[in-house]
Amino acid sequence: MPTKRTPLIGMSLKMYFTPARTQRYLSAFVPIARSANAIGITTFLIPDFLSVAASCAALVTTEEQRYATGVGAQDCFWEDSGAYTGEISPAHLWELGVGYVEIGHAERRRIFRESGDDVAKKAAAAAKRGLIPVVCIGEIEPDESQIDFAVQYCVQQIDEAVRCVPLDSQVVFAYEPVWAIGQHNPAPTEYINAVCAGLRLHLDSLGREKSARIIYGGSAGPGLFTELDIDAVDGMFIGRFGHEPTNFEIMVQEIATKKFG
Ligand SMILES: O=C(CO)COP(=O)(O)O
Repeated sequence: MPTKRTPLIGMSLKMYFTPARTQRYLSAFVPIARSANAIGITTFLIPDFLSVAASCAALVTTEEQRYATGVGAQDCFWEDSGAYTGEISPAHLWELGVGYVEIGHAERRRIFRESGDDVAKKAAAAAKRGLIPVVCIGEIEPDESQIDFAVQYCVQQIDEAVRCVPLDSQVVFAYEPVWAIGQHNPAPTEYINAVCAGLRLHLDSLGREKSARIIYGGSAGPGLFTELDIDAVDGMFIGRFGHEPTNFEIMVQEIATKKFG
């Protein structure tokens, strides 16, 4: 386990890009990820499942790159093998070179009815395989005056999700207020900082001060990270505003201007 928390920036392509477009995106993304890694910033790219193998071939050529310039999956099942038609095995992802698995994104919880229990089983199965779970958490309703409510809501999601994940296993929590996903602007920076500070306190009190990182997602784009408090927020989780690779590069540079412990 690292002795300090490494800043990180991840990007999910959701179901936006065809495999051919992902391949083109990779040719711009790979050098950006390598340069970020050279200055101590971890990156991960989460393409659609059909592009996971090609993304690993481009980004993960050594064991160290599995996490440093990693590739993620958008979901996984909680069993490694068997008669589970249509599901994706954590063991198979590991074999391809995958380092991260996104679990419990708001869209999966809402559209595919994933429960907190499903999230917990998937997080435990991913961690057991050595994959870093990227557990998505976030309150549903917009009420920026209710910081305590948002913290409590997310704390419950955290406690449920990692109840079977060992304290020394790395976990990334993507704090994505559901009301801020798919919008023109992210949540207000003071609000993000206050909620993440509450979550940080909770994770530290659990004994996850080194192993758990918090990244913010939800219409995150250039200009946001410079306003965020790095004692609480370790990085960002990007959606649409990273579809232009130069935007992703700008966000890496913004993270690089901060002085992480
Ligand atoms: O859900 C997100 C990342 O997983 C955020 O997506 P957008 O940045 O496109 O709102």
